[in-house]
Amino acid sequence: ALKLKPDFPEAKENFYRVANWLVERWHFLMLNDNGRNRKYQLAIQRAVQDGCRSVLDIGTGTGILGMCAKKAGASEVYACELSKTMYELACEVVSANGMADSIKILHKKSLEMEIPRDIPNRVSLVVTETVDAGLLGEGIVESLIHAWKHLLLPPPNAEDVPLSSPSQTGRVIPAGATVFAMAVECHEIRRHHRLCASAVGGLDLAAAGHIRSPVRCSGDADESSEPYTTERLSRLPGGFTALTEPCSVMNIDFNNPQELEGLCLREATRLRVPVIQDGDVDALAVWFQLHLDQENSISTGPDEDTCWEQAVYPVPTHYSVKCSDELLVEVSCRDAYLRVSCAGVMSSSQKRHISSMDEDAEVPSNPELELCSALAGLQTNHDLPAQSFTLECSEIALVNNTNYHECFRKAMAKHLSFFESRGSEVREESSSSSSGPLYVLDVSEGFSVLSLMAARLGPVRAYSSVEKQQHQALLQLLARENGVREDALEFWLGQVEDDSAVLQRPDSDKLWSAIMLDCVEICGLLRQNLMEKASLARCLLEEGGRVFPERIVIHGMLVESDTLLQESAVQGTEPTLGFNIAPFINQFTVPVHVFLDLSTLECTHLSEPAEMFILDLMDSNNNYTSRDVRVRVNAPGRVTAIPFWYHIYLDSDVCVSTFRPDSHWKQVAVILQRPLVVNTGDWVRLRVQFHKSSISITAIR
Ligand SMILES: CCc1ccncc1CNCCCCSC[C@H]1O[C@@H](n2ccc3c(N)ncnc32)[C@H](O)[C@@H]1O
Repeated sequence: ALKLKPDFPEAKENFYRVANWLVERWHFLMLNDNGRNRKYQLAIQRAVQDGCRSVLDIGTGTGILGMCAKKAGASEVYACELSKTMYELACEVVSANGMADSIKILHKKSLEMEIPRDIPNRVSLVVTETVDAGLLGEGIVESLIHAWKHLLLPPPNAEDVPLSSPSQTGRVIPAGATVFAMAVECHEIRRHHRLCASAVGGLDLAAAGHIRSPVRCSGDADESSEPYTTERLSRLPGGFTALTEPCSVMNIDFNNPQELEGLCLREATRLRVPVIQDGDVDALAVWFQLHLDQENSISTGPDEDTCWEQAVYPVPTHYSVKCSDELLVEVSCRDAYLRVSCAGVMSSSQKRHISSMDEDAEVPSNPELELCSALAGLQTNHDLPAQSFTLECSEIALVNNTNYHECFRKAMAKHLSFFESRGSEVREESSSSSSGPLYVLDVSEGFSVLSLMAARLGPVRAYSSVEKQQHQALLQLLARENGVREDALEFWLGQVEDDSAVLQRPDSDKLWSAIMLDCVEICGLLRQNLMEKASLARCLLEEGGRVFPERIVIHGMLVESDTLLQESAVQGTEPTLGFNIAPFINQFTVPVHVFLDLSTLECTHLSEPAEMFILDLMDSNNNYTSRDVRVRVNAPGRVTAIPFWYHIYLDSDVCVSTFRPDSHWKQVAVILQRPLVVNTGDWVRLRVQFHKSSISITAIR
């Protein structure tokens, strides 16, 4: 559609959502990481010079590693790629670089490849980078076990193969990986995985018992849980404190088929890691070194200036540690995912107790016995309370956002009390005896306690659109613990026939006194159809009723950020080893970068924040679709992006900003296709357009 009509807004907006989904953002980061590309190139060149003539690139992506092999002189190069989009892209790239007839690309998962159907003979080199921040998350172990069995020549030291030259034996790049783990204290991680607030908006949350995120290592695999999440530790707001040294927790040799087979069967290993700093353990951070060959390694560690994220294993319950304690870390590869967890803390006194034991034992104490007794004495009073609730990370960050709830409570209390007092006059005139309850509807997405807060603020019948049974149970538990009568809180979706029409009258003869809308997605974009929902909600309000929020003001500023450029497009052919890849992968560049943490983004501010746009949710006549804004430059540089965020006005003077340290929202940024060179004192004219809930900002030259 875009090719046919490039400025067709619906197609444009959908394309951007689809493009983000089709091509993962890390393709840009990876291709721009010249260091990574050069190290792979060196390793491949060395292997081919060693005699590897036939090469298979597993997970070729854009085809860059396959092209390295060809250029290094390999006689046969094959590549496979399971994503259709990337497969088609790789075909375009390889032919644009004149290698269409010398690299055979298959749209296949490597596990489905067979000889001789897909490749004529076994190859002497497999090159791959099918790894994620947790190393094994893209299935590299399974892929290599299959490759050693079906696609690769036998490894050099295989007993049944007489000593032979590299061209008769198989090898893998990367040759192996070393995994590191480090315990960290980090509030930003904690507030996304554990309840940190004891009360919000006047509600006592202690009753909620144990709230946890879907990220956990324990529990059976079939739960909808994932073992780890990923974070760029060097970019976390508020930073982190290392509580232990990084310690190597696992070594994997990708050139040893037997070891790979045994990896997932291997018992969990336990390590005692010395604590170097007092603090509270919030998570174990995990990264790795990818040993491409004997000389070259790529690290994904937090102190590297590389662009990689680390794997984060949140610790489900509270561990306080002191210097000289030892943290018991458990490492395993259950169901092909790397799992790292805290098994307990051994305090120095317990350690002394254990070490005192082996004084009188002549023979060295049995390490197993020692460890078992240590485990027995551990402070493992971490059994989870009976009732525990799983909320999304963003829902936990929302519940922990005390400012957001305090603002809502203030605005709602003002409205309901005003309403009630005014209501009673109106009702006196109409001499209807019972002032009757005020109907309040909360249509937030996901878990929300706003309806419960409303129910405590007056004679209110509160309706919540919370859908999940578990969330409803949590809300009811909180209602009971906070003295809200059962009949004051109802679940709205149960009332409406099709939950697509969640905005309906409460009753045939009733209208709402207040409706709470959910306007901003966690990623920082405005929710789709926001204005349509607002105008529908307004029709369902009784006289004097209100929609919350009433207004959204968009603020933005001019910045120069090379980091944002690196994450949004491949810059030229230089980083990609001279291969012409940029024009092909950059078709998937999207002009709006979401899930941004603006507070820690490396960037130079070239202007003050400026008001960009106003959305009036109480009166759609006030809304224009385009606005030109002039922004004064206060530092010289190149404007490469325009980050923006929202001031959400719950009423004329209570406002919640989506750009605050405790905000559960992230920010977004428009990336300028062509950077704008500016000098202090310049005025930059921006055209801000609002169409179907999507904001576009262009610089008018
Ligand atoms: C220092 C590396 C690093 C560290 C931390 N974070 C990120 C990175 C960067 N690497 C990310 C690559 C991750 C995606 S893998 C790359 C491409 O390969 C494809 N695939 C995956 C498995 C597979 C298979 N068995 N058969 C065929 N194709 C396969 C995927 O469809 C994808 O397009």
